[in-house]
Formats: sequence, C-alpha cells, structure tokens
Amino acid sequence: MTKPIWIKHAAQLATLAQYEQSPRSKEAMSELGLVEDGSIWMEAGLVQAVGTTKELEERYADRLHEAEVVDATGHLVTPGLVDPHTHVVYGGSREREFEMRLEGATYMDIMNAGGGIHATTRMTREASEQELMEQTARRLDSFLTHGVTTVEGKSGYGMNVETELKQLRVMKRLQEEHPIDLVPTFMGAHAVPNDYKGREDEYVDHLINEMLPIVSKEKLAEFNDVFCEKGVFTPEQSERILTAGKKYGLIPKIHADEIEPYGGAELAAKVGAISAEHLLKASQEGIAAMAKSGTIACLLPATALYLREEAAPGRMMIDEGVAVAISTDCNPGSSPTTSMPLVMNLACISMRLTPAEALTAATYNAACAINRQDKVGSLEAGKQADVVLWNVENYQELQYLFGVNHVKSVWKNGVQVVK
Ligand SMILES: N=CN[C@@H](CCC(=O)O)C(=O)O
Ligand SMILES: [Zn+2]
Repeated sequence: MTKPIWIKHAAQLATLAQYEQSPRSKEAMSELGLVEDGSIWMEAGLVQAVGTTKELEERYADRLHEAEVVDATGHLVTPGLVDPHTHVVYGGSREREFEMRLEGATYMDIMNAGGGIHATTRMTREASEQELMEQTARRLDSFLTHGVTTVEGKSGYGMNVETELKQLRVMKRLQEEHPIDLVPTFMGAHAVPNDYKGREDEYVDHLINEMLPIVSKEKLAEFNDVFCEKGVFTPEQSERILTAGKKYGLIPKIHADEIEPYGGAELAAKVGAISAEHLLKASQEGIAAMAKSGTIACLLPATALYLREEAAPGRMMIDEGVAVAISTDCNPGSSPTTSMPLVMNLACISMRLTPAEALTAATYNAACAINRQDKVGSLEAGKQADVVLWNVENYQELQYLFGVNHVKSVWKNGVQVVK
C-alpha cells in the first residue's frame, strides 16, 4: 500500500473549485477558490480532502502518522495544468522555417511552397512508430517539468490512413506508458495532402469515407478537428467533415480564423464545437455566436508571438461572455514550446487576461475544452491527484515573474513525477 500524501501549510492553495460545473467566463474566471495555509490529502491517486491545514489535521487526526508529509510553507499550490491543444506527435524539426519567417516569408508562403505542415507530414510518414514514441515521450517529459499533467494531442501529420493511425496509436501507447494523460484528437483535415492538390473535395470524401470509420472503429480519438482557413479547408468542407465525425461520436473542434477572417467562429457555434482554436481574426458576430452556443475559445498566444502576429482578443472575448482556455499549441512550425507557464504569462501580457483568469484558462477551462472537467482542472475530493507546488507564494507572482519555470514539484495521480 502506498502512503497517503499530506501537503500542508501552503501559503496559497488555488483549488479552482466552484459549485457550477460548466466552462467559466466573465467574473467566474477570477474565482480561484483560494485557501490560505492550505492543505490537501491525496490517497489512491485521488484528492481525498482539501481545506486549511487545521481542518485536515482535525479530519485525519488518527491517521496523520501514516502520511508522507510535504511542507509547502511559502509556496503556491495549484491543480496540474491542462494543455487542451497540441500537435505533440511529429517527426523531424523545422528550424530553417523559423529563419525563413524572420527573413520575411509568411506561414502560408512556406506551406504553399510544400513546407510547413507538408514538411512535417513527410518526416512523420518516414518515422517509425518507435521513433515517434521516443520523440513524443521526451516532449511529454518536458510538459511535466512545466507543471502540465494532461495534454490533448492531434494527428494530422499523416494525411493518409497509415500515418494518421500511426500517430493515434502512438498516443494510445503513451497514454498507457507515460504518466501524462493524453487525450486524442483526429485531425486528418490538417491540410490537403500534396497528392490531392486540385482534388480537395476528393480528399474530403476520402477522409469521411475511409479514415473516419477506421478511427472510430479502433476507438482512437475523442475529437475531430479541422483547419478551416483560406487555402486549406473551406467552411463548407469543414462543416461536412465535422458533421460526419459527429455521426461516429467524435466531438467537433475547429482551427478557426487564424490567418484571415473566414467564418470559422460562426461555424464552430453552428456545429456545436466544444472549442474553437486560434481565433486571431474572428469576427464580432462569430464571437457573439460562440458566447451564445457555449463554445470555448482555445487561445494560443505563444503561436501569435512566434508568428509575430497580434494575439487574439482574449480580454474582449471574456467580457463578451466567452469561456477562454489557453494552450501551447506545441507543434514544430508555429509554436515549438511545452511551457504552459509561459503561455499563462503571455495570456496576461498580450491578451490582457488577469493573472487569475490566466490560471483558470490553463486549468479548469482547459479541462472543459477536452471534456475532462470531472477528473482534472481543479482540486476537489474525488478528482485526480494532479498537483503542482510552485516556487512562488501566490498566483499573481506566478504570472508576474514571467518567462521562468517556477515548478518545484509535480504529482500525477498522487505519484510524485517531478521532485
Ligand atoms: N494552424 C494549423 N496547425 C498548427 C500548426 C501546424 C504546423 O505548422 O505544423 C497550429 O495550430 O498552429
Ligand atoms: Zn493547432
């Protein structure tokens, strides 16, 4: 039997617990469920109790001697961070494109010339399943050291049956073998592969008729994502793909309005997507439609910075009633980072989220964006014991001292994975 773990005397414990169990917007994004001199009792992989140190001392009075004690005096404690949007399974690297963009090329110039997503697709097709496993496991290790305990991951660097399945199987194996929880998304509609150039609708048919049934039969994904963007998939094609996915039980997500306004936010609301991603150029109508439909805005400020674009209007979205989540977008082209702490900092600096809103966006709302809010994203009895102990005293300091990894210790399912 493993010992219970008792974290006590946290300077500040941000539980993120609220009675209401739906994605948070407006004022609800600022309510962090703070406890001073906070304490958590973890056992059997779950949070058993949360409160002040005094409360837990009384509650577990006859079992205190059994526990492994962690003295969190002077430290902030939060739920494990959740990254709801990554392309973490990929082969190769694209550092030359970083230089090309600094020399003046745009993201779309590079992609249209056969680079970008197409370049990673070539390298991912060439990589063996074992190579992808090893490369992805290293990235997941890095996520853990940045306090991230749950990660969504997309296929989409295969764009043929064989390699899409290879990526999804890598995620399935890593879900079993790596401490991080990996949540799989099928994204066969990441781009139109080169061999279908000029025959875009045929690729959409192929995806709907050949790929979706296999992905669904093998239970390899929970979500279905589309890059709806001028020159990639039109809103009509995107709608067909997302609607077809729903018939197989896959929940829609959509890369929307990243480069140009293209009706992506409106489409997300129309098809009932759980989240819409990027949204740098989303229209006012689209944002209003998302607020109405309850679609979460998954915003990616590190991508905007890396592409030297103005970030999405996060402040305005929250004020308009949209629930906002944030993510690294970890991918080899437009955001090769695993640092959710940096993403929280950028959410404050470039999108004017408050420090409290940024923490909600990286925990509870991020969990909602991948349908995991009943398990992770807040510290409450019965939820997974995914906990981060930070080398700062409070959540404001976490966002204020930017660009530094303040993680001290991480527990995943009650097991210490970062010491
Ligand atoms: N925008 C589309 N897809 C990814 C980038 C993928 C890549 O460049 O390899 C994104 O979310 O940023
Ligand atoms: Zn993406």
